[in-house]
Amino acid sequence: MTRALMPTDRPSTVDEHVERIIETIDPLPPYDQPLLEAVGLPVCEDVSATMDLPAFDNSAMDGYAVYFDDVASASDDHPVHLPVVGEMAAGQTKLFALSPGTAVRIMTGAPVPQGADSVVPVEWTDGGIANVRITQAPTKGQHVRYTGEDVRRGDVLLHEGTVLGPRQLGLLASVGRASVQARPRPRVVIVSTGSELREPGAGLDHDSIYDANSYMLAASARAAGAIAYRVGIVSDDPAEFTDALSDQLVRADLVVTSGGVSKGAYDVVKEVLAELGTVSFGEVAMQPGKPQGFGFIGEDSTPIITLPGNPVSSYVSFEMFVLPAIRRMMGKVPYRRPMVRALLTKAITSIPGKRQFARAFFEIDGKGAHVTPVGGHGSHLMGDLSDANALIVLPEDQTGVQAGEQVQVLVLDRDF
Ligand SMILES: Nc1nc2c(c(=O)[nH]1)N[C@H]1C(S)=C(S)[C@@H](COP(=O)(O)OP(=O)(O)OC[C@H]3O[C@@H](n4cnc5c(N)ncnc54)[C@H](O)[C@@H]3O)O[C@H]1N2
Ligand code: MOO
Repeated sequence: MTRALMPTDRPSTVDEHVERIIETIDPLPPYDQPLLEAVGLPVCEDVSATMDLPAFDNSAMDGYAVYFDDVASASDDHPVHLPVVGEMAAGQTKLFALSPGTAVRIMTGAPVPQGADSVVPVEWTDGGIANVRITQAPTKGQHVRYTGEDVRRGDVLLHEGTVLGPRQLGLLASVGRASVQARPRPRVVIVSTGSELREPGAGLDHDSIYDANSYMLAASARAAGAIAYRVGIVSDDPAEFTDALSDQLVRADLVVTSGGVSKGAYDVVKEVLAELGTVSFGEVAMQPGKPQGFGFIGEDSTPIITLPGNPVSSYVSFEMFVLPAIRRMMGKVPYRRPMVRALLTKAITSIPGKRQFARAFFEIDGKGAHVTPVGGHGSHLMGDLSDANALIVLPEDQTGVQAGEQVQVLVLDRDF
């Protein structure tokens, strides 16, 4: 298999790096999944109905199944009286035919007996058990739900690629499907590297910090539809990182690391993986998120995306590169989050030559969509990141945008 590597002589563009990832990662093979496992996944087959819906003529009301001709003249002044010859409750009926001049008590959903062509709601009667007094006539066929009026056997219910949500799963269950072809959720293993990292809840030394990234990335992976395995913290010791990776590969469709990819003396991810020759490291012309790596490791050529350690860089890099990879594996298009346009409420500067992703707050009100930058540019500013719900995307050739101009925005946390 040929694998595209990152160029070493110049930074890649964001688009080049996303394309490299999408083009070299394969969708996971589909299999038959129980309905609830498939929520949010695209269906990998055209699904046709193997039965009619409704499957039999049934009542839409609690009342009496009748021959229309028997009750057509019923009114308050001239009520119609009919003997009640039986009862039909949903799920506990015997097949039978109704003779003219008689009625059957019927419950919502119960099969309409052969011969009956209309249902009189109980409210238009005296509710009688042995005999019924009817004071209002239905129209012919009223309150009967006919076989096949909803779905016909052979109808294509879902086209391949349709994302399975509550309504689609409800339809599949209605026609008796217990499972459906869909790609599995990718199992994404998340590893935070850094000897300075500690588990939230544990004590801190004077120079240690809490591991934010593995939680943020695992939550992002889960929100993207993946199964996230958070390995937690691995130190900057190459042997420990190597062992952790080989332990985890067995349950990984994709490995995501944070930290250890820049130019420091202890950049363990780069040090260990660059040697393999199947993972390449380089710069992407973006801010935040400059140092990136991507490649394949282990016997099964498992894809690995190595994200920078600065928390905001890690988060933005996930949005740009890991989210499309997960969606590609699930076969969910579009792979990349669509951009929307919004009016900028406050001037913003940008670094030329890099695509900048500025944390922002996006709102739609009576005047339309607008977006306000939140906080500074620093890749360590977690407070600001948490206040943001969007990223303003400033193109490589831009140095700034004035308030009142239109900008491109990625609205976060939205399904697409
Ligand atoms: N001489 C240079 N230094 C740096 C460059 C450069 O080009 N030349 N690039 C900077 C940029 S940009 C980034 S981004 C970072 C990326 O560094 P690493 O990926 O090697 O990450 P670390 O050095 O391990 O950590 C960076 C920073 O983030 C904190 N961190 C790491 N992991 C976590 C975590 N799980 N939770 C919370 N915070 C974390 C770490 O303590 C550091 O402060 O490199 C710049 N340096
Ligand atoms: O790329 Mo770093 O991600 O700018 O902080």
